[in-house]
Amino acid sequence: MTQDELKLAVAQAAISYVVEGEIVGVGTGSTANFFIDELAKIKHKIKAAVASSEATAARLRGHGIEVLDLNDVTSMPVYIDGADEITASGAMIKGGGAALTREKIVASVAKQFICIADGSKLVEKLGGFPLPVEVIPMARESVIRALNDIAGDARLRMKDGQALITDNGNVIVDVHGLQIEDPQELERKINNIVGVVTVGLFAQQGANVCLLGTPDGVKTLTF
Ligand SMILES: O=C[C@H](O)[C@H](O)[C@H](O)COP(=O)(O)O
Repeated sequence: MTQDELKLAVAQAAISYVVEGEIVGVGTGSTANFFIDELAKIKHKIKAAVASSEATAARLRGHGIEVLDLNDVTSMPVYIDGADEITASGAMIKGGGAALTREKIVASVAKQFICIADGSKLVEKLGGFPLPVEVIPMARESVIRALNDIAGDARLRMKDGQALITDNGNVIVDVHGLQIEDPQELERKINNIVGVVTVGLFAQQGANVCLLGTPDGVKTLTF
């Protein structure tokens, strides 16, 4: 099975977690895109969606799904999104697509985080994937120095020869070469650096369920 087939399989499996007549939180990335396309097939059954990025909002609207401002939402049973890495206890690295801040915000309002990922994302220890950190632009260099002190090898994310700018107008610093022993502790430490908006560690609030795509079928991990 190709990676795309595994992503499609978990996206299809995630549809059973969508609650009829309710609002669904929708993540960002290639796996989330498969989910959006599946959600479109049952769009008459949901009230609306909340998007974790401009790209996701555009894809949802392209399918004729109403996208609500999070400020107008008081209840959201599920948030469904991919991950760059996930552990057997549900801690994740996210933000490979630079959407980590809105993802964490939308996820924090939802009752349940349903992670959809192909089997390659399951790791013993987080950190093989560079850890994204969203940073206020004027604090870029001071945050890079602080991250180098805490963890090491922090690099500004570039796109087309320029610093990548997020949907929130900030930059992303990726911390390379980590082997994260205590994800919750590192999340707290990085959150405490002045100028950091969000760290892409989802450990204090990890996933509740992970639908993992494997050649033997979709495995459901619950945390
Ligand atoms: O910012 C992007 C998100 O955290 C994505 O959910 C994550 O990067 C996984 O993306 P993909 O499904 O494309 O591997």
